Amino acid sequence: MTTPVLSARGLVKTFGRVVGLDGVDVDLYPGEVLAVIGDNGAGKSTLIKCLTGAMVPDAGELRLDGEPVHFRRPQDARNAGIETVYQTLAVAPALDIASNLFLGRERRRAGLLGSVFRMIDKRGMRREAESALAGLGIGTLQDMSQAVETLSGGQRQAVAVARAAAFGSKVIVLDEPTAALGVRESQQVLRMIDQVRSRGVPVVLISHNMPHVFEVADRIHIQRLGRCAGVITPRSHTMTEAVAIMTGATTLAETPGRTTADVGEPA
Ligand SMILES: Nc1ncnc2c1ncn2[C@@H]1O[C@H](COP(=O)(O)OP(=O)(O)OP(=O)(O)O)[C@@H](O)[C@H]1O
Repeated sequence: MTTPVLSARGLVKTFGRVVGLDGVDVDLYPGEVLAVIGDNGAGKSTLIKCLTGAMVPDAGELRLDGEPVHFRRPQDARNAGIETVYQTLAVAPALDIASNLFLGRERRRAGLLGSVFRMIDKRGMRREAESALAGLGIGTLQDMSQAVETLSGGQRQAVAVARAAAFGSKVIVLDEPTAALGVRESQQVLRMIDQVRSRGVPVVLISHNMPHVFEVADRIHIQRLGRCAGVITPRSHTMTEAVAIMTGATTLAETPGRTTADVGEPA
């Protein structure tokens, strides 16, 4: 049996009398894209916040590579190799592409210039930024010294995903990465997700966009009213069935799908 890269058991998070998460289990296996879908208020954001240190769950446990972990803040998760790209992109618009990729992790110049004068290795960062983007199949960004505020929405998203891919050594979490994008730009982001997966780094993808989810996900975790209503795959269930489970029109037990044997752990 493969050990999940990230696994959660019995996550609970309440906000006063509102239950955000009511005992949720998640397993993320190496090299898979796990989509998290659910209606508004189903607990998707709360779930990823608990997985990435942005919220501390009231109960439940998290394991990374089989070892228990306790994230108190996003930096704890980041240090452990979990990178998150939130819907509200954390890019610095006035800075250029290379600086955004290395934000908070700037490379210093070699020797005394770097260690004493704290001079930043701009040229080296631009070179690395170029190869990071090229490695993800992004060819539309030619000038790494271009300010991010001058980029299109899709290009900005590409920079944010590339940043996560460059530093997320274990897990990458993407919150609605295609929500604000057009068809072509969305396809580009989906291709990037594919590239990240092919490097063996698993991705958690939160999305409302069913066609995108069905195009790129290996498995789909359905959140409903703070609980996991089931885990399906694009092969086991249709989009219509997924939506029916998501909205409570049916249950996983009533709609077991074509094959359910492979949903526990990806083949
Ligand atoms: N900080 C908070 N304070 C109070 N209630 C909260 C807070 N965050 C989330 N909730 C509640 O927890 C539940 C789950 O919310 P969550 O944002 O996780 O859902 P979601 O599936 O991400 O929804 P959406 O698709 O609308 O973003 C909702 O009832 C929400 O109102």
